[in-house]
Formats: sequence, structure tokens, C-alpha cells
Amino acid sequence: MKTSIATVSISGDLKEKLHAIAKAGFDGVEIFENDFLAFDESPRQVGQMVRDHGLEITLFQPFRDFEGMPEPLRSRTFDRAERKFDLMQEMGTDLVLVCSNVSSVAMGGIDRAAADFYELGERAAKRGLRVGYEALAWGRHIHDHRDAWEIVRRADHPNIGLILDSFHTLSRKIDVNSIRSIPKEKIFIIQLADAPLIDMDLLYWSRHFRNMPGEGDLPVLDFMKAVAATGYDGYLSLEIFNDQFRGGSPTAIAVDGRRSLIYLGDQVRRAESSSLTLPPMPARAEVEGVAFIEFTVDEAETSALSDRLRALGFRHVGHHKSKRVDVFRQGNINLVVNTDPDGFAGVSYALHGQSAYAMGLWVDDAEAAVARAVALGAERFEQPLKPGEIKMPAIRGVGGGILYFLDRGSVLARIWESEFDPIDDDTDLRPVGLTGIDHVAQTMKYEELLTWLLFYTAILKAHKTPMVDIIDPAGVVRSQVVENESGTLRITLNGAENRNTLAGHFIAETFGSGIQHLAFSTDDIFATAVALSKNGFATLMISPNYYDDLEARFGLEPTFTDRLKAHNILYDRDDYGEYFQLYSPTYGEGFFFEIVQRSGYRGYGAANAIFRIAALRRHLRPIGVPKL
Ligand SMILES: O=C(O)c1ccc(O)c(O)c1
Ligand SMILES: [Mg+2]
Repeated sequence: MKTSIATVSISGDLKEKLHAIAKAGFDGVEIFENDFLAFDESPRQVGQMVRDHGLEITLFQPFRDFEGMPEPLRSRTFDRAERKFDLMQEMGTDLVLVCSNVSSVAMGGIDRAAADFYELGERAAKRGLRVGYEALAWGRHIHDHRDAWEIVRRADHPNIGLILDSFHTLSRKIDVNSIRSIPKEKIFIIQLADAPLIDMDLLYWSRHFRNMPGEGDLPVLDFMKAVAATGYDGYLSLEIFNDQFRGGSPTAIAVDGRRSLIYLGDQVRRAESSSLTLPPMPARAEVEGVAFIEFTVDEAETSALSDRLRALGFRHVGHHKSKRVDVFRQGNINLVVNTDPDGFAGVSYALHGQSAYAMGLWVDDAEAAVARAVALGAERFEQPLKPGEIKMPAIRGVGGGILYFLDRGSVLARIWESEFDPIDDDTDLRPVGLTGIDHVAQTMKYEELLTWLLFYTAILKAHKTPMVDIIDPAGVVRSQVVENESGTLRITLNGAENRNTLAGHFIAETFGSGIQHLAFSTDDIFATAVALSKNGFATLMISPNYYDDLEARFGLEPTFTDRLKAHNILYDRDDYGEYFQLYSPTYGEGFFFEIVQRSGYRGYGAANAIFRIAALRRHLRPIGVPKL
């Protein structure tokens, strides 16, 4: 499987783009005319620069408004094409993309267009060049790949072929099975892009909102399966017009792009026998649950954190045999407190301060999970082991944090017993009925949201949910969840657009993305609330006005609303069940705990977010926070 990406997909000047594209491991690049025109070097030098990066130019594009022109425009169009052929030969590429005509003077007619392409094919053949025809979704006469194919078929010229672009086909909901019968030799290249489902003008949608396959909502996999059924084994080329990517980090976007293609190729290969050749890799990891969350803290801060965890009903159950690391446990929840100045925890502390910097996941096969992640461009994490330590497979995750993998089939299954000495916590504080981790909430800049969504869904057997806007009094935070069918994995990703929101403040003040809150589950939130209060744990105060509205909205019994109100419990309901939420205040730069009870409910209480965020903000130190 050969991978390519259009220069338009990446930010920077042509040199920066090529550098990022080559570094991410692509084989080829589509040169967008404007990227070339805005660059100061000659076509020959540009071609050399591409090859010096170890890349091939997969095509030059776009050539616009060609077919069906009336004279004298028709002749001028052919002259224009000859000029571009000159340029292509100097640059060193044999393929040009002609997109369907959008001109208001263009004439329709499949045969007329076929005749124009036949003539262009003759001219291209003289120079050993090829022309690929692509139907733009908003083309004047041709906006369906089936019509473009009919034109190519009738042109019947070896130097004229078809270019399929998933966006144009899928945005118009054209049946992808129509691709299966196209002879593979007539498909000159496949362009791939996904996009979020937004009801808007096709051109605007395409030019501003495309994203990497797997990042959006279009059935790009179905499209690719149909392509694979033809036996096509040429380049898969990303062509992503996206406002955010244009302003993003060239290397990060290129890495995402390559990951998206490998992941897509892997899915196609697993779905049906295909001609795609790509290195073998294990299947996506099945997640059984969160094994632990690890905090890095300074020695001076440990007692405050330990007190807080004990008030939340956790017991100090273990001390590491060779490191300054402690485990607190309640139900199935293991919280690791790392104060070791050596190693990555210490580095992370120096960089970000106290934080939940690592997460361990129970998977079916820990080594396989890392092998897959590495095949998809993730970075393996390793550090020197101390005596008696078990090597735990890990990769670098969100915000430079660490994602560990554990499985029941190896020594990792007994990690707590083998690495930790048991401790008998003499606290008087009682457990409060927390049973497990319902979800882990990670906060990042909005620009990074798609990166982490793709990261998790490509590596773990999980899907993403639609984007939800979380309203903070100081701005919007966009939230998307990565979860699996059984609910044993739930990671909410919150993309902050500005630094004034609670999420934005957290990123700005901790110098990076990371876990901002942990949501524990309980089977009885009222009992948990009572137990918390006995432990002296003060939960987050929710405005009384919230409860009046809630009662009216859901038609709740006043006695029930009074109970919710007495314990500061938030409530929500969907078609599947009920949801109860309870919060801690924020600590430090905005970290907090949540406790939830869900009975069938599938969401995360987005409707309540504005109320609890308003309440959480009251605990933030006022620096950098605008007065509301
Ligand atoms: O938006 C466009 O005009 C445009 C140009 C060339 C392409 O390959 C394409 O998919 C879109
Ligand atoms: Mg295209």
C-alpha cells in the first residue's frame, strides 16, 4: 500500500510541508498548484526537492474548467493544458488531475466531454503523460463519479483515466458499489478524505471541513472496500482541505494522516480479501477496563492528596518495593501516587506540576496493543527498571502522558502483589461505595482533539460518539467520547478553544493536555453522598435554581428533587435510563473528581455541564480568569 498526501493538507511553505510529509513516512505527494506558485524555486528545483525527501510526485493538480468549453475558450483551454504539461515534465510527474468543469459557460454532453478528453489524451501521450478526471461534487454538469467514469470509458484512451475522491462520492451519498466494476487500470489514483456530517453547501463543506479518514462521519471504509474490490493497489492519497489543519503543526497533521491511511488499510484488509499490501499488525486491543490512574506529585503535596483520597473512601493498600510509589484502592479502582523524583514521573512533575499523567488499561494482550500502536506511528515508552519491577508495555499518549497496557495472561496480572508491599491503612474514614472508573476525561486544545480521537480509535477497539458542545460560562468546549460497546472503556476528550474556560485554564496553567477529571461509579449515589459527608468530604455546591428547572423539565416528584438538592446531585435521563452526578471542588489548576450512577443511560450529562462548570469555576484561583 503506497501512501500519498496533497500539499494542501498541511500548513507551512512547500519546504516545511515536504519535510513533515517525508518524516511521517509517506511515499508520495500531490503538488497543489498554489503551493508551487507561491514558492520561489523553479519546477525543476521543486521536483528535485521532492525527490531529495525520498518522495515521489503522485500528481499535479488541479487543472480546472477543461471539458465542454465552447470556442474560442476550448482552444485556449488546450493551450493552457500544454503549458501545464511543460511544467509537469520539468517537475517530474506524469499525472495531472482535471476536475470537472464548474464554469457557467461549459456545455454538457457526455460525448462532447469524451471527445475533449480523447484529444487531451492524444496530446498527453506525446509526452508520456497521463490525465485523471475527477467529478467535483459541485461540478456544473459532472458531479457524480459514475458520469465521470462514463466519459473516461467513452474517451477510450490509454492516457485518460478516472480519479475517485471519497469526499465527492460520499458527500452526495452516491452508491459506492458502482465503483466495484470499474477496471483497476482505469483508476489513476484514489483520493481520500473524511468529513464531519454538517448540513451545508457542498463546496464550502469540502474546502473547509474535510478531515482524515476515521476522524469524520463519512463511510470512507465502505468506499475503500469498493475500491479494493477492483484490485486497485496504487497510491492512496489524502486530500484534506481543513481550516484547522492549515494552521496546525505540519508534523502532527502529517503523522495523523499517515496513521489514518494505515488504519484504513488495516480495516479493509480485515473486512475482505484485498490486494492491499501492508505490514501485519495485531487487531485493535479489546479493553477490559482501567487498571489504574497514576498521579505524579511532589513529596510536600502527598499528604493533601492522600487525605483527599481517604475522604473519598480510598484506602492506602500498598507501597512499592523499590520506588516512592503508593497505591490507594476502592472497589476496582486503583489510584497510584508517584513521588519518585527519578524517572518519567519526576520529569512530568517538573514540566506540568501535580497531575494524573498516566493511565493503565487492561487489554487482551498488552504487548500486542503496543505493537499495533507502534505500527500506527505511536511512540513506545520505556524507562530503566528498578529491582523487582515488571516491564509494563506502554506508549506515549495525550499531552506527553503515558498509556500503559496490562493483561491477565502475563506476569502483569499480578502486578499489585508482586511489586507492592501490602499496607494496612489505619484511617477511620470509610469507603463510600465507589466501584470502578466510569470515565476518564482528558482535556486538550481543540486543535488536538481529532489527533487523540484517531489515536484511541485506531489502537483500541472502540468508537467515537458525535461531538457535543459543552457550554462553559467563558466559552465553548467541544467534547467527543471514545467508548467501547460494553462500557468498559470510556474516555471523554474535551477540546478547549480558549484559555478562559475551565478546560482552557487547565491546559494553560498545567502547560499541557492531560487528564482533568476522573469519574468514579457507584451503585447508590445517595448512600455515597451520605458516606462522603460522614468522611468530611465537601461536594461541589450546585445552584438551587438548577433544581427548580430540573423538576419542571423532567416532571420529577418534589421530594425526589429535594433529595438531589440536599446532596448537590445532578440528574439527567435519556431513552435508556437515568444518570446521577456528584462533583468534588476543583483542585490546583482545575483538576476534579466526579461520581456517577448510571442505569442504562448512555451519555455523560452534557445538559448539566454548564451548571457544574459554573460551580467548579468558583474554586479556581482567579488569576487569568475573566470576571463573569
Ligand atoms: O475544491 C476544489 O476545487 C477541488 C480541487 C481539486 C480536487 O481534487 C478536489 O477534490 C477539490
Ligand atoms: Mg479531489
